[in-house]
Amino acid sequence: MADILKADAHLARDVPGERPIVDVAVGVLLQADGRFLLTSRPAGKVYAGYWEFPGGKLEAGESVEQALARELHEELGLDIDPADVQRWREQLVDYPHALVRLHFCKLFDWRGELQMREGQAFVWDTLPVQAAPVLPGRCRCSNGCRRSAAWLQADFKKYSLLRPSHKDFSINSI
Ligand SMILES: Nc1nc2c([nH]c(=O)n2[C@@H]2O[C@H](COP(=O)(O)OP(=O)(O)OP(=O)(O)O)[C@@H](O)[C@H]2O)c(=O)[nH]1
Repeated sequence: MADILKADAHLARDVPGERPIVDVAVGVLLQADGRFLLTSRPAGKVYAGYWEFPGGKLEAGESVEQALARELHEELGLDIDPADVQRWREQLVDYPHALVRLHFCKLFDWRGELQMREGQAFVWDTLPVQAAPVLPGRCRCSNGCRRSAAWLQADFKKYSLLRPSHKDFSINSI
């Protein structure tokens, strides 16, 4: 059975058990010092004000890489080459509003200056994550609600293996 993270388990689901899976491209933009970009969800969206990795839903016919390139451009004014997108992890999350499949991707290269085109806030965060609250929020699963941060922690420990050009990166700084 697929590993599904259930967020806000105490809240009713719109259509229990019959919901389509919504694919979402999620970008983990990593700087050489290990800091990663978090943005706040704009007013008017579900979970407004929550911190998340930038990204958004795939449109019809789009690959994860194409969707991420589009979303980063639309939301943040950043340009990337889809070929630079490194697929990382996938996670199904059962929210009250939707069942989403998050395609977490790492990015080490981008162009442009950050522009908050949807009125979001941003932070280059470190581990342990300082921004709060983060998505998925108020999760009641036994794994806790900061799974992607745990993945980051695990990966940072072997960071030099993942990113040969950043061998001088110090995990003591995170
Ligand atoms: N971008 C992003 N979405 C996430 C993360 N974690 C997470 O559960 N999600 C969920 O993935 C979905 C993304 O939807 P969205 O509303 O941000 O996407 P979008 O910009 O394409 O939406 P819209 O065009 O309908 O406004 C939401 O249900 C959101 O709660 C994350 O780290 N980043």
